[in-house]
Amino acid sequence: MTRQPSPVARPTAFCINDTTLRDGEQTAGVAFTDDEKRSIAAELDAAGVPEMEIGIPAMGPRELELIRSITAMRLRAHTMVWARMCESDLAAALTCGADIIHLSISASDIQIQRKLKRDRPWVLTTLRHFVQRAVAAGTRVSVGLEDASRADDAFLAQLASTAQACGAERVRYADTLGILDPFETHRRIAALRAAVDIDIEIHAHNDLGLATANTLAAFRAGATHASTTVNGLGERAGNAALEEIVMAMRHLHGVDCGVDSRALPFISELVAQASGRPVAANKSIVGDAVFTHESGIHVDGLLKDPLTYQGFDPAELGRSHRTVLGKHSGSHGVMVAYEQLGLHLSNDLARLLLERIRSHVGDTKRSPSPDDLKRFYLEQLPAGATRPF
Ligand SMILES: CC(=O)SCCNC(=O)CCNC(=O)[C@H](O)C(C)(C)COP(=O)(O)OP(=O)(O)OC[C@H]1O[C@@H](n2cnc3c(N)ncnc32)[C@H](O)[C@@H]1OP(=O)(O)O
Ligand SMILES: O=C(O)CCC(=O)C(=O)O
Repeated sequence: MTRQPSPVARPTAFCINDTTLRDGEQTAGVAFTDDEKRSIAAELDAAGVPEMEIGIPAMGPRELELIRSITAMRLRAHTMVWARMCESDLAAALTCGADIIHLSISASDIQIQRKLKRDRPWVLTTLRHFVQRAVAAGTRVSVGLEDASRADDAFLAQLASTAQACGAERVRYADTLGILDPFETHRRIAALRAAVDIDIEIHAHNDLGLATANTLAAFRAGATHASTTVNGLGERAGNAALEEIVMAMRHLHGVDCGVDSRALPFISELVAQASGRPVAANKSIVGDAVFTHESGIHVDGLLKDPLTYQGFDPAELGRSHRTVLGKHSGSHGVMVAYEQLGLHLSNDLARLLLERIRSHVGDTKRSPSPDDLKRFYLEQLPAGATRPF
C-alpha cells in the first residue's frame, strides 16, 4: 500500500527497542558477563522497556546459549535477535526463542558494492528470500537497512515495500555512521513514511552528538520505533540514550514510552559498571552533577521557587536538586549552608564568608566541607566572642 506524500503521519506512541545488549555491547572493548546481560535484561524489563535486542545468535554456541537463557526468562518485553541475511545466521536465530528476528542487509551502494561485493538486484533477491523463509518459519520479522543514511531514497523505499510484501512488520532505518542532522533525518524518514506503510525504527548513532535529536526528528516524521541504549553506549560514539529518549519524549512530545523513569539512574549505574564505561558527571538525565547547582543566581532562584531553574523535576528520576558552595556562589547560598549548621548569618557576615569561600575554592579547587565552613566562621568572630562549636 502506498501512503499519500502529505501530510506526514504523526504517531502518538513511540516504541523503544533497547539495544544495550546488542549494539551497546558492540562498543569496542566492552563485554558483559552472562549474569550481567541477564541482570540488565531483567532491570530493563522491570522498568517497562517494551522491546530489547538481546544479541547475535551467529556469534557461536556460547552466545546462543546466553541468548536462550534470556528468552527463557519470559520477560514482558519482546525480544529481538540480530542476524545477517545468510543461511547460518537465520538458522541460529530461529533456535533461540526470540519474539522477533531482525534480518539486516546493507542498503547503501558503497556497502553493497565494496563490502558485500554485490549489487542492488542481489540485495532485493536476498531480502525476499530470507524474509520469506523467516516468516514461513513462524517468526515475526524486522528488516535492518544498514547504512540507510547513505542509501538512495527510492531504493530504500523499494527495499521497505519488498520487506513488507514478504511479511516483515518493520524496517530499521540505520544511520550507521551517525552522519545525519535532525532536518535531514526528518526529510528522509518522512519520505520513507510517505512511500510505505510499515513500521519504521530509527537507529541513530552519535558520531556528531545528534543521536537523540535525530531520533526525535524521526518520531516527528512518522517513525514508530526507536533504537536506544543505556547511557548511549554503542559502536564508536554510541547510540541514542534510553534515558534521554524517555525524558525528551515525555517533556517535548507528551508521549509516555512506558518506561519508569525512576529506574533509569539505577540501570545507568548497572550498565556503567558492567561495561566499564563510567558515566560523565554532566551526562544528561543520569550524570551525577546534572541536578547540582553552585551559581549564586541559580541557587537564589531555586531557593525561592525551584521552577525558576528547573526544566523538569528531578523527582521523576528519584533524584533531587543539590547545591554546593563554590567560586560562583552568592550570599543566599552561603546563608542556607550555614543555616544547615545551625547558624543564622547577617547579610554582612554572609558576604564576608563568601569572600573566604571564594579564596578557599580558588586555592584548593574544591567546595568547602562543613568543617571548613565552621573554621571560616570562627575566623570572623571578634576576640572573646562565644564560640558556637
Ligand atoms: C552496523 C552493525 O552494527 S551490524 C552488526 C555488527 N556486529 C558485529 O559484527 C558483532 C558480532 N559479529 C561477529 O561475531 C562476527 O562478525 C560474525 C559471527 C557475525 C561473522 O563472523 P565471520 O563469519 O567470521 O565474518 P566477518 O565478521 O569477518 O566478516 C563479515 C562477513 O559477513 C558479510 N556480511 C556483512 N553484513 C552482511 C549482511 N547484512 N548479510 C549478509 N552478509 C553480510 C561480509 O560481507 C563478510 O562476508 P565475506 O566473508 O563473504 O566477505
Ligand atoms: O540492524 C541493522 O541493520 C543496523 C545495525 C546497526 O547497528 C547500525 O547500522 O548501526
